[in-house]
Amino acid sequence: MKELREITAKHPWNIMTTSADEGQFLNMLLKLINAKNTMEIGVYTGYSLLATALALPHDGKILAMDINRENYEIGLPVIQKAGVAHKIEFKEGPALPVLDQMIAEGKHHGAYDFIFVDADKDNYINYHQRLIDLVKVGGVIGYDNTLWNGSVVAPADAPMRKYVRYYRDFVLELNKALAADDRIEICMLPVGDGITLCRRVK
Ligand SMILES: C[S@@+](CC[C@H](N)C(=O)[O-])C[C@H]1O[C@@H](n2cnc3c(N)ncnc32)[C@H](O)[C@@H]1O
Repeated sequence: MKELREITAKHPWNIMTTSADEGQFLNMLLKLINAKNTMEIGVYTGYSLLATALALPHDGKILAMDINRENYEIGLPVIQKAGVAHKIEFKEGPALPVLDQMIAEGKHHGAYDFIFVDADKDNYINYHQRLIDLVKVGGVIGYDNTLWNGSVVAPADAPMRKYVRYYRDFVLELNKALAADDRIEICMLPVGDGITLCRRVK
């Protein structure tokens, strides 16, 4: 994980990657819940993917989706070196249509032990509407960046970088929707940029 962390840090676009403490956290969480069938939306160079893959048993699975395969391929040699690449099925393209297709097929309902979402923040609500169907009762969805640079607790007129301000309302909307959703129990952790864990209860 350290090797891939260093590669990712050198890559030009590293503003929103999973932090080292988030990687360690994910790895530990997945072991604690004995996750086997998992999904990741938003791979980038694969740091959180490696943290997940290392935690799964030899026959564990990760459906990993990203619109950009090139970035995934930067980290892939490290994942291969770690001996966990066989657990990963990578799909290039936007995740929402894949989720819609999986739901339409009907055979993936409640199939996932764990799903990590770390992609386009303006679609998190749309992901949640679909993922709640795909995660099993007792399974966990993790939404990354739910503190969104601390902006979710800042006054609306506080100075913020443009992209922080743009996505802030989407993250706030997600946080409110998760808090009001009685199908899940939630816990927001101040790890990295904030991870909200949602355990499906019904
Ligand atoms: C914050 S990075 C992911 C970081 C990664 N989890 C890690 O640990 O380094 C966000 C990723 O989401 C991807 N992404 C953006 N929109 C997407 C979409 N609609 N579907 C799938 N992936 C998307 C981007 O290409 C980018 O690689």
